[in-house]
Amino acid sequence: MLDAPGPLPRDMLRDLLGIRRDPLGYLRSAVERWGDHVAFPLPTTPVLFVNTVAGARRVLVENAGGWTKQTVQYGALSLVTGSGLLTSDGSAWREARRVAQPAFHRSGLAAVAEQSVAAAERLRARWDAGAAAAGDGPGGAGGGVVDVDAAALQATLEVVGRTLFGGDVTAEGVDDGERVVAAVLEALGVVVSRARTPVPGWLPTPSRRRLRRANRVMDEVVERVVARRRATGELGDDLLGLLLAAVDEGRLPPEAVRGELVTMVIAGHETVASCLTWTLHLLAQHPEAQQRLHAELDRVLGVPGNPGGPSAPAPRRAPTWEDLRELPWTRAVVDESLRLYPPAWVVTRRSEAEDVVDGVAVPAGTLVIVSPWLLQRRADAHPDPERFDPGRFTGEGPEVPRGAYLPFGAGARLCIGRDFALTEAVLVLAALLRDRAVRPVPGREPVLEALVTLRARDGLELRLEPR
Ligand code: HEM
Repeated sequence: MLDAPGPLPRDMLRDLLGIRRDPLGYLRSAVERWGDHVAFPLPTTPVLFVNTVAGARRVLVENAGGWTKQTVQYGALSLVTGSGLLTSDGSAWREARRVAQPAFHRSGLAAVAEQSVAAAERLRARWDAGAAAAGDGPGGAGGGVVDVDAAALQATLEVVGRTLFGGDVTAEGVDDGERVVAAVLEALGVVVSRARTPVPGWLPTPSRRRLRRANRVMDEVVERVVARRRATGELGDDLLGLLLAAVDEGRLPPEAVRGELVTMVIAGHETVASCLTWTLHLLAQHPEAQQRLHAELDRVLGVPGNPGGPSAPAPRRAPTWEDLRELPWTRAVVDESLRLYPPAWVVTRRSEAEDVVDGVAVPAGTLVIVSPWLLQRRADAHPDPERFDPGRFTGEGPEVPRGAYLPFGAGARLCIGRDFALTEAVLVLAALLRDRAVRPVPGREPVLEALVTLRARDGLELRLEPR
């Protein structure tokens, strides 16, 4: 038994539908009702929800080795990934992390930047074509109402697909990046819907068949990508090359290649899309922050008739990797958006042995839930927590305490794609907003939905205005 207050089993049963419909709202109300440590009476597993910096730190940092990812959350994901960095533990995780890490070093980020800007430029072209077709503005100069959520998902899929598989398009012209990404989406859809309505694993349901089909596509594509890379005689030093070399050296099992590639597609697209969607929403809601962002973009990327400094040769050119450090406000907007809308809104772990989490004794096998969403909205850590204030990250606003800001997790399992994601988010925003503004569409307030990441139910419509 956990020595923490919480609902009775019959309360949980009564609330089950509500928990499924709005898990984040349920956690929020649980904290309001029972405080920062809440025990949930599940029949098979003790579950502790801990909403303190000290509790999160104990589990994710101080005693990280005593906690595993053997949880419902990661169990569901591993149906798609097999073994991969996100879901594995112990020595298998350590070795895979060591192998993959160099692919995420600074030297690889220039390629991420290039793909991010290219994806944003394709998106701009689609928007302009759509606006021209709808007769919105001369030549479709970026006007009209668009679903930025769908657009962000498409752009981030392209970035992760092309960064990981881009050089490996088949001779027949079939884009394997797109195929594997489509299969991952299909499989994820099945896993999310099954997590909501559990069906015995042996039942040959249509969703089970869809999952098997998607898994087969992933197997085939990865096999082909690997064969092609091997046929070149050079393994290369990108993620695929590093994984193959590690398999050859016996450091990783052969199936790790598929597991890690699929893991990166899953971990690396919807998270960044969620970040972009909510950042655009916040900018639309806060014209003064958007104005400052535009001023920064004008300074760095030039303005029509008045090109910027030496680093801005053409009026409002597309941003580049080199511009990143010149965009501190854009970056602060992203950082603050990740505080208010952390895409990974919940993180879970299971204890391998007894532990004490922020004063609560937990037996082995306890499931602990930490929510970056709730921690990052604690008033004692973030004054006026609901207020969107990018100044918190530029030194102009209240300081953000270490430990109370964890959109990328913390400790040894910190997101390996953190710099990848920040590079991508800042450059996509800069590319999209350099000559247009986003405004809210009256009556189309987004509805927050906490799925694998924080999504906008039915998308997020914003009005684009040329500027
Ligand atoms: C804004 C975007 C992103 C957010 C908010 C995010 C968030 C997170 C969080 C919170 C974790 C830790 C989970 C835990 O401790 O249980 C994590 C881990 C991970 N992320 Fe990200 N992520 C993002 C983008 C990316 C990208 C772009 C990639 C890859 C291309 C990626 C790959 C991974 C991987 C492989 C792990 C597992 C790392 C390990 O355990 O060694 N993520 N991410």
